[in-house]
Amino acid sequence: MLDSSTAVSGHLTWQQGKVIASLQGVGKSFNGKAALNCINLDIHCSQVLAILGANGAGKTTLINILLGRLKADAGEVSVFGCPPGSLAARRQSGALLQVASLPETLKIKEHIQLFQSYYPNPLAYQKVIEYAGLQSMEHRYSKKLSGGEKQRLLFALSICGNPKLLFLDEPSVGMDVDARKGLWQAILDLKAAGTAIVLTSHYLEEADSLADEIVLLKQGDIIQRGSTSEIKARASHSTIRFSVSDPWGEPNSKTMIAYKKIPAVEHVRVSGKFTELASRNVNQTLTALLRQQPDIQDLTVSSAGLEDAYTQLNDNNMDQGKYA
Ligand SMILES: Nc1ncnc2c1ncn2[C@@H]1O[C@H](COP(=O)(O)OP(=O)(O)OP(=O)(O)O)[C@@H](O)[C@H]1O
Repeated sequence: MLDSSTAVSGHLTWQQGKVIASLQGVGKSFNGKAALNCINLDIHCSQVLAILGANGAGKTTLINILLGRLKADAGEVSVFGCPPGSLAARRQSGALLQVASLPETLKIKEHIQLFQSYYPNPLAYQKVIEYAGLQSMEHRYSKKLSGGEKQRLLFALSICGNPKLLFLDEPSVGMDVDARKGLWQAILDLKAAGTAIVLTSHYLEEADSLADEIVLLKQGDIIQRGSTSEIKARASHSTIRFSVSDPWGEPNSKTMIAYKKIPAVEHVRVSGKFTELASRNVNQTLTALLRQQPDIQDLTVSSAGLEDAYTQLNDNNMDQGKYA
């Protein structure tokens, strides 16, 4: 029986989907320094799993272990019931990785056809082109592509094999708004067709729009996991956002310290011309803020978004324990 958080108006949810890959007690160190500590994780079909975390948190290491590019020092890893990196696992997986180079002398069409030839049941050529938004560019050489266009080609190559498990490491880097929206739609279409997608991104709107489950890594530990709404709900604070010119001037380390001293303020963040205060008690914070700075402009108050939750939970995890 489903609990209320998994039942979605009669549709199957990813939690009911078959587990296609799993890590149990997985650890990995480099030169004696732990990059991953005792990670337990299941990946289900028809799921978008977002792995979030700061630089060096262990995201790429985790993906590389699942792809068989790195060997875990401890624990068990299984992909489609086989060792990661085995032929059976590779045939059913695709990956867009941060480090990728392409032969420059091939056209987009030739790249795709070459990659299709590596797989027993490739995705239809037109489907690949459509998913990656490469219509009308098929005869262009990869050396002449812009950064965002190259990223679309790399996405196309990652889906050539019609993967049941797709790894996307920072997939929308360099893409313009339209390309990014196209990528997101392609990810949702692939998921609807049963593919499991493991996504890393520093772009939290991407995880918020796509992910069924979020895993937050910090220094090799899973410190939070849950649906996007569960993660947001754990961040109990509201965000007070405003712009200001005087009397404290542009935000700097001095004004940041002053904002932190305002009652009930947990975090201070500068976002462009805006200052954002995460507050445990909006009334207390606003009263004090307006008393000290009556000239603030563009004031908005909102409940925590994923970015607020990420910041708070990433900073506070030591009080909350690990989610092994
Ligand atoms: N081949 C390697 N040799 C030595 N140390 C490594 C190696 N690969 C990763 N590390 C270290 O392991 C830790 C985790 O790195 P990893 O690349 O997995 O982080 P990440 O979360 O993907 O970071 P980013 O967001 O910057 O891509 C870091 O401290 C990194 O320096």
